[in-house]
Amino acid sequence: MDKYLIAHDLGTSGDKASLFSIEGKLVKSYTASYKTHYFHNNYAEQETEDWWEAICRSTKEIVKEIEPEAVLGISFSSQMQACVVVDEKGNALRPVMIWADQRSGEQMEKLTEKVGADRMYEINGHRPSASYSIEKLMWIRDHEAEVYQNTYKMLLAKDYIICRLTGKFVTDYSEASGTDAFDLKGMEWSEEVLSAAEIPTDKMPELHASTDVIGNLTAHAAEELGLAVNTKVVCGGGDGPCSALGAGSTENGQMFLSYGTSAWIAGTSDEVFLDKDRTLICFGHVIPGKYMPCGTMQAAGNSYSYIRHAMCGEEEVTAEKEGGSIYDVMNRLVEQSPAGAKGLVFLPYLVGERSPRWNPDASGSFLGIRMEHEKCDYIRAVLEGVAMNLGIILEKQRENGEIQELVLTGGGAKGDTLSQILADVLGVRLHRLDHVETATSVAAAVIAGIGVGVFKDFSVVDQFVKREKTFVPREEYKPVYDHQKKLFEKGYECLLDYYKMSAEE
Ligand SMILES: Nc1ncnc2c1ncn2[C@@H]1O[C@H](COP(=O)(O)OP(=O)(O)O)[C@@H](O)[C@H]1O
Ligand SMILES: O=C(CO)[C@@H](O)[C@H](O)COP(=O)(O)O
Repeated sequence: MDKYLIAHDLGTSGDKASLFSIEGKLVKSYTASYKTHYFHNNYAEQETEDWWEAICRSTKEIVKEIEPEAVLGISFSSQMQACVVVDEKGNALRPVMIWADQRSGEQMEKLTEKVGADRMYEINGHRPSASYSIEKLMWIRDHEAEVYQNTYKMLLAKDYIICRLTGKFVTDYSEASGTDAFDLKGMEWSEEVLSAAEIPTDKMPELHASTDVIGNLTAHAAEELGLAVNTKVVCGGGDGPCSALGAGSTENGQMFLSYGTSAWIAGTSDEVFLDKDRTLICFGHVIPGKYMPCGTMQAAGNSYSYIRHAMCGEEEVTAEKEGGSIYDVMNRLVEQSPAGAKGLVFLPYLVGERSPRWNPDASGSFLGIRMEHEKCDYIRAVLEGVAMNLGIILEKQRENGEIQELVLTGGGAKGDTLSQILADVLGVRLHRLDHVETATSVAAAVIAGIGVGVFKDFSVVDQFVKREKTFVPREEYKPVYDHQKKLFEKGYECLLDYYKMSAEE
């Protein structure tokens, strides 16, 4: 009987389940989407029941044609920085505050005051921010006393699913490094941060390596997923560090760009990386003993989805008629607008911003609107605005070493139009991987395989990952993008007071 591994990419837009053969071949994948509820200006929540339904549906779909016993293990790549509060039975006590939720600004300030901004960064490899889990848990304590009182553990996204699959309350080091309460050098929960936050350490889950087997599926979970009870559940990691492994970034300095709902430019390092002005961040890698220096923006693919929903009703109809993706129809429209979108500039701060701006109050805008601008210009401006913002992250990363090329991955990189715009604006060669949308799943499959003992080590990832196409920056567009970048920067500076004012009650 052939043997398989299951990888779940529990992302922001949905859960992608992938079935891999133990030889490294992607056999089948299926995405079950779910909603994010954005409200009250800076709240962003998802429902644990939606995640669970997506996990069950997508798993059943990919194992339809195989024997359940042929699946050796199941693991995860998970959206990070969530705050899932559960009782002793693992029941979720409220909707999940996801990474994009920025409501806990006040808690961030309190924590900064007590621990100190420099010290927070030195401990965590992250500055205090409303996007991290511990600030979110503090918010729940301060605003929902009853929920907090009943909270047995705070879990991250995939860890909630693991709890439902095995009954265990765990997380891995890479996810823990996205909580703002993790001592990155000591690889343990930070007593210093937790005591300043006034959160007892026993509310945090047990720490594990990404490749640790957490347990077998419970009988109930096995039935809901259509799998066998002896299927092993392997811990897995955060989607940031998983994307590093999936992009083949396993050694010092191998840099990549992951473009999903959010986006990041990151690499691998043998040591904890601390940035002199604290704008870049550092996660624990899924490979033990390694780290992932990273600069991350909040709304990349998210900006594209926003404009899709706000403006592209007609294109939805066309896509339906053609039986293709709405994004392909939008990409065609982008080609009708010239580089620079006739001077239209988009600031992609729809859910505030992380590195390097670290401004939760920033919001999105189109600047320089003229009578001549059409829908195609708006859509192009969105892609260019995201690319220019990634350009700022790239410049920050360049302070630590020359970067001429990046591996490109993530669901947003599927289209050639977007990939070429990225290459032109960033001015670097981009090597796009095949199956960009499954790179983090590849990592989860590798982790599952190591966990259940069919793979020796992480080098097996080379069997799974192939470069599909290279995008070379086109020199002729440099002048127009250099000018747009100046407008982009000036636009942000001019709006700083506006952001502050708009955040005041
Ligand atoms: N063909 C395409 N061209 C451009 N962007 C795309 C395309 N397909 C999907 N996207 C973008 O990719 C994002 C989803 O990225 P993905 O990595 O699959 O999901 P997640 O962020 O949930 O992990 C969506 O927000 C969408 O805007
Ligand atoms: O922003 C981060 C990590 O810093 C991501 O982990 C988010 O969790 C969302 O991931 P995608 O859904 O965009 O892949």
